Amino acid sequence: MAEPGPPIAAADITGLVLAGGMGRRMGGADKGLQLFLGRPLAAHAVERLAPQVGPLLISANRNHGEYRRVGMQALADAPGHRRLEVVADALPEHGGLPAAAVAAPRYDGPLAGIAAGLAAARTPWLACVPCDSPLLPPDLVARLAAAATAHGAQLAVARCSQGRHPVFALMSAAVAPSLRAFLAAGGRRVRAWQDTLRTVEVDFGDAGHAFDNANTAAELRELATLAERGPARACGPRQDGSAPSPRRQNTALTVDEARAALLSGIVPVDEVERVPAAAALGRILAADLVSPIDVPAQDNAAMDGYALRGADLAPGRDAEATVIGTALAGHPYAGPVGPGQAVRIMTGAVMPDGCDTVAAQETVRRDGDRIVVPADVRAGQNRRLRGEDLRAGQVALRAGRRLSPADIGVSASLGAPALTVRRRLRVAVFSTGDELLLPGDPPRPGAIHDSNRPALLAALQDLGADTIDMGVLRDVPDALEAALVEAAGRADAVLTSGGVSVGDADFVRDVLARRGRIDFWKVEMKPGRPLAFGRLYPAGPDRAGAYLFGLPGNPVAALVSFQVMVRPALLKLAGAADAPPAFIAARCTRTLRRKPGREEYLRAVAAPGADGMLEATPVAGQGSAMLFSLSQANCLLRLPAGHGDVAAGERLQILLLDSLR
Ligand SMILES: Nc1nc2c(c(=O)[nH]1)N[C@H]1C(S)=C(S)[C@@H](COP(=O)(O)OP(=O)(O)OC[C@H]3O[C@@H](n4cnc5c(N)ncnc54)[C@H](O)[C@@H]3O)O[C@H]1N2
Ligand code: MOO
Ligand SMILES: [Mg+2]
Repeated sequence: MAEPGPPIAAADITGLVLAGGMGRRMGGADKGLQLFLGRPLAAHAVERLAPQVGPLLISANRNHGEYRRVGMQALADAPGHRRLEVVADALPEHGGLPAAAVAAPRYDGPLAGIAAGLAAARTPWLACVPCDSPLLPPDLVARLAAAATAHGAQLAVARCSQGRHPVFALMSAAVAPSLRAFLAAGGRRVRAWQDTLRTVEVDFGDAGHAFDNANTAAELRELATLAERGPARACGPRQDGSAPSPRRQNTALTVDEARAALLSGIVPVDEVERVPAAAALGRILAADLVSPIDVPAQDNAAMDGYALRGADLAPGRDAEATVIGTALAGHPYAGPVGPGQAVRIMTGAVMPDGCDTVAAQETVRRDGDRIVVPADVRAGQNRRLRGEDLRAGQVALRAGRRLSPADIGVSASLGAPALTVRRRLRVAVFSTGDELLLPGDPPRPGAIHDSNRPALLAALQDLGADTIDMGVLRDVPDALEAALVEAAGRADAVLTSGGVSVGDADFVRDVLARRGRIDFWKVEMKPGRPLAFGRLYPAGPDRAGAYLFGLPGNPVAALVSFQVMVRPALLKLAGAADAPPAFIAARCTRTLRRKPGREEYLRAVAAPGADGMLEATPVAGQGSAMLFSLSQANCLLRLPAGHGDVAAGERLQILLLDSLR
C-alpha cells in the first residue's frame, strides 16, 4: 500500500455531474432533464453534490444552456457564490471545451465525460457522480476523500453490497494523461481504466437506494415513490434529513407559496448591455454605480443672497459688511474674503474662500456696497456642503434597481454617460381558444373578441419587456405544438391564457407535457385559481428554452394572476432585486358579506379619506370575466384567505394598479 496522502479539503475537489447519456431506454430523452419529484434529475445531483465539493461541472452532450440554467437554479439558494460550468461530454479531442464549441451531440460514454471534467477542472481532485442517481449519499465525497488520503490512492470509488459503482468516484487530477491515453487506445470501459490506477474501493455497506439510478421512466417513478416514502427507506437523505419537496400536479398552494415557488424556479438572464443614461428608464441596472465624485463637488450657496464669514456674526446683534464682489453659479468669486467683507452670491455658486454662511437676500438691507445682516442669521446657514448628497466611492445606485426617473437624474449628476443594464426580456404571448375573434373577423355564434392577449402585451410593455405577439392559436394540437416550439426558441418567457383549468382543452396540457416540463397548480386565489408554470423546449440543442406561464382564461383572472404572480417572476427573470408586490394599508369603505375561502382580490377604487388614510371602495361587477370593472378600478383590495365578512372601516391591504387617479 502507498503512503497516506495529505487530507483533501472540499474546496480542492471539483464536483462533476455526468449528464451525457443517450437516454436510450427513455426514448432518447435527455435523462438529466427528466423530472424527479418535480425537478430535473440533474438538479438533484447538483444539489446533493454541491455541499460536498468546491466548484461544479456538468458534462452534457446536448441542451447545454438548459443544464447551465438547471445547475444555477439548484445552486441559487446555496450560500456563497459558486462556479458552475457546463462542458461538452466528448472525447478529449473535443472534451473540456466550452459547451458551445462542440457542434453536434456525441455519445462517447462516461469516460469521455470524465475526461472532459478533468480537462476543465482547476482543482487537484475531481469527484464524479451520474446525473440519474438523485439519492446519492450526502457523505459520499468525504468518505471517498478520507479513503484516498489513508491509502495514498489516485482514485477512490464507491461500492456497496451489490458491487462497485464505478462512476461514483474521486480521482486525482493527475490521472488525466492516463485517461487520455486509455481513450486514445480505444478503451471505453470505466472499470478497465480504473484497474490501471492505484485504486481504493470504499464500502458504503447496505446503502439502500442511495446508488439507485433510473434508466426508464418506470424506474424513475419507482425511485420517486421510494424517496417520497421518506429518508428512512431511501438512503442518502438531504443533509437536513428531509426529502426534496415534491411539486405534484394540481397541488393547492396559497398565494404566497405559489409566488415563492415561482420565484425560486427563476434564474435571471445574465446578458448585459450599455445604454445611454437617457434611454435607461425602466431598465434593470446590472452593476452597482459607484459615485466617482463628491456631490456637490464643492460647498455652495443654497439661497440667493450674501456670502459671509460666520465669525463676523455676533449673537443678538445685527452685523454689517462691505460687498466686495459677486459669485454666480458657474462663475465663482476668485479672491479671498476678509473680516467685515461679503460677496453677493446666487444659489448654486461656489462659496468664496473664507465664507461659510449665506444670508438670504430678502432678509438683508443693502445701501450701496454696505449690507446689514439681521441678528438671527446663524453661522453655517444656507450653505450646502461638499459631498452631502453623495461621497466619492459611495454606491449611488445598486445593481438590480429598476431605473426610475430620479435614478436617471442621479446617474447623470455623476456624469455617467452610459449605464450597464440587463438586456430586455423577450416575452411571447398567445391566446388559445376556438371562440376567439381577431379584429376584423366576421362575427360567429358563440365567438368573443380576444382581450387577454392585447391586455397581457400591454402589461408586458409596461414592464419594459420586448414582446412577441404570437396571435391566437386555434385548438389544433399540431399547430399549437409548432408555435410553442418556435416561441421557446425566441423568447425568455411565454405567456398563454386559457386552457389551464379542468375543462375541454386538455390537449393544451398534452402538448405542454410533450414540449416541456409544466406543473399545473391550483392557487388559493380568487380570481386566478388555475396556473401553469414550467419550461418549454425549442427544437435544437444549445437553446435554453423559455419559462412558460399559463394564465387562466377568464380575462380578470389572467390579469390579476399576471399582477400578483407573473410580474414578480418576470422582474426576477429580468435581473431585478427582490420585487414583491407592494401592498399598502387601506380601509374598506363597505360592509362585505363573504364566506371564508380563497384569498380574494377585489377590484376597487382607492382614494384618501377625510383623515388622509387611503380608503378602498369595491367596484360593481366582480365576476372574473367582467373586465370593464377592472378598468374602472385603480387597485386590488386583498381579502386574506379564510377571512369572513368585512366590516365597513376595516383595515385591509391594497395593491395599487396605477398611480392614484
Ligand atoms: N369545473 C371547473 N370549472 C372551472 C374551474 C374549476 O376549478 N372547475 N375553474 C374556473 C376558473 S377559476 C377559471 S379562471 C377558468 C379558467 O379556465 P381556463 O384557463 O381553462 O380557460 P378557458 O376554459 O380556455 O377559458 C375560460 C374563459 O375565459 C375566456 N377566454 C379565454 N381566452 C380568452 C381571451 N384570450 N380573451 C378573452 N376571453 C378569453 C373563455 O372564452 C372562457 O369564457 O375556469 C373555470 N372553470
Ligand atoms: O381564476 Mo377564476 O377567475 O377564480 O374565475
Ligand atoms: Mg378554452
